[in-house]
Amino acid sequence: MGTLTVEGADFGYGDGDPVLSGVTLTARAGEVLAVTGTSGAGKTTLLNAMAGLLSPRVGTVAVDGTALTGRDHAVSLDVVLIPQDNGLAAILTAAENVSVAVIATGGTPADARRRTAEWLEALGLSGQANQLIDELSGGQQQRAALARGLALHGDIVLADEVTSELDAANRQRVLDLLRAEAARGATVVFATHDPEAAAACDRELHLADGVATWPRP
Ligand SMILES: Nc1ncnc2c1ncn2[C@@H]1O[C@H](COP(=O)(O)OP(=O)(O)OP(=O)(O)O)[C@@H](O)[C@H]1O
Repeated sequence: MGTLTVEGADFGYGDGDPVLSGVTLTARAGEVLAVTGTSGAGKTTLLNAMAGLLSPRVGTVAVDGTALTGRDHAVSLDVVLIPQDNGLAAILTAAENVSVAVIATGGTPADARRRTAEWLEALGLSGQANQLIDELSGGQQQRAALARGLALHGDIVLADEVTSELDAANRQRVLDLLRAEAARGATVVFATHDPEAAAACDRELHLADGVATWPRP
């Protein structure tokens, strides 16, 4: 369950040069895979492709052997993306953002209430539940986006730079939560330019000069 494979894939935009070429990887249930690289290396591009938002020019991106055909298909396969720009609805509260996402993916209102309280607490945001997203700090917004994504209990959890605005204690809290997601059986892919955060992951895929390599022995 939740095996994510990328095989011989090139990714790019429009007619431009490829951002990444010849990417091949397998991410499995129970592991946290770090995707590293400097700004512009292609981390978001790769995670968006894993989320079904971007099709490879050649090659495949597949979940349990089924090639992704788009974002709706990926959602139906329980692929959750926690995007770099947080993607929260600014006119809703933190709690509403989480609840709406739970209900949109088939949860009951009672599920939504329970999971919203559980995940806002896990991210240290119980006190901000009823604040509008616009009233939260950047780091609080980042944690609200994590609460929303993790509340969905994805088979595959794609976390794009989700610790970039956090202090050390909250970064560790998030790393622990990503580890717990893997422990419950999810496949976790975490894009980061933070070497310490990457070191806490099981494996690391490094993106540079348009290619992906495995820097650790
Ligand atoms: N929608 C787009 N259209 C055209 N080019 C794009 C688009 N999105 C990203 N790119 C280009 O693709 C390359 C990789 O960008 P990407 O956002 O994947 O990098 P990143 O490693 O996530 O960077 P960062 O750490 O700054 O978020 C960059 O050269 C960027 O300009």
